[in-house]
Amino acid sequence: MSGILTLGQFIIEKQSDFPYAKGELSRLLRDIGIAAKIVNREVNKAGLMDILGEVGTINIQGENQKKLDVFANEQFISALTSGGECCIVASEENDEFVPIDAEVSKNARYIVAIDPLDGSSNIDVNVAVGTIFSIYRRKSTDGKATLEDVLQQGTEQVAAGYVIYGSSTMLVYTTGKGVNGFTLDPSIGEFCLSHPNMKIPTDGTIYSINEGNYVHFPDGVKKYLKYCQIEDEQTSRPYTSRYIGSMVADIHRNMIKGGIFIYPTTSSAPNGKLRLVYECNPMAFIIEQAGGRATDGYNRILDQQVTSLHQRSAIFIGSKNMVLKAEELMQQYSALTPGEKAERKLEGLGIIGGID
Ligand SMILES: O=P(O)(O)OC[C@H]1O[C@](O)(COP(=O)(O)O)[C@@H](O)[C@@H]1O
Ligand SMILES: [Mg+2]
Ligand SMILES: [Mg+2]
Repeated sequence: MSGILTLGQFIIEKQSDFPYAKGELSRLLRDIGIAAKIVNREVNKAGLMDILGEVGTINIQGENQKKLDVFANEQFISALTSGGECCIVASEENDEFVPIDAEVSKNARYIVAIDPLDGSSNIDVNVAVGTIFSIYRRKSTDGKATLEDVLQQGTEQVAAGYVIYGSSTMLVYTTGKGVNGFTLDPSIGEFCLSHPNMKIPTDGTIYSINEGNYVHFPDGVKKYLKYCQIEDEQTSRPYTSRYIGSMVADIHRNMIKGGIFIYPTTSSAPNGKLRLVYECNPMAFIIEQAGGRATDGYNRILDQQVTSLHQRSAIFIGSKNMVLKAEELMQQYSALTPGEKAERKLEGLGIIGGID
């Protein structure tokens, strides 16, 4: 066992990086780790439990909620409630933000935005799924925390991470000082440091996108796919196409091997599909901390104004040079018209738009 560093030990050790730390963020990360273990237990034996399939309810995104979506949501909200360090949970599965009981959270300074179960379409078919979380410090100082505390720009995140429930279960997170990955050792029930100081390769040969939507893609994306598929030995093209359909799993693979994940706008989803607050912002923070890049094809994801809880965004994320190339072709073939730029500005100011 010597030499193994558990998540709990690592968090405490790293606390000294933050001179004013009182351990609240450490305890919050601990609580997320506990809920992840409980969800992992259910995911691992999903076929034996009555946890596959749908519950029959539809969430605010218009998606049929899966039993595991709801179960995971309950586990994270209850762990964050009993932990006492969180005053608001903003979840994909709840229309509004969830205020934590004032008695429990009276001294709590943190907001957690969460996608409790990412890759829901893969639950019933035993393909890797995940959890994505993002942590902010509340801005309001007195009384109850408010929606303003949730709608903070991605650059304000104090921590972000994901859990991948795959062939092994890993928790990967950043507090703005690099990215570290921990693998769950079921024999001791602990996440153990397995991937210290993760770095995404600057270049890669994997592109990850749902090509089934090709006809609906902006020209810039169509051109980038053509660029990836051209024969050119010098640049190791054609690249390889890989698409799992779970954002966490697709980005985790690219983080390790190098690659780009793209979920662009489509004619049916003019603002993209993935959600800014609990999918795009946390993954962008992690990938940037690992040396990669994350934009909406034009601008940095983390700089986007957040105007609503379930707001969507296009995302181009992964190896820096691959994302830069995709942006170059977006600028060339799908440049925003002055009208579109103005519209985005108004959306950013919350004057128009909202969830789609
Ligand atoms: O089936 P599509 O349109 O390719 O979408 C797949 C994407 O949707 C998601 O499943 C959306 O996330 P949720 O499962 O949390 O709703 C992503 O994980 C994934 O990248
Ligand atoms: Mg998701
Ligand atoms: Mg989800």
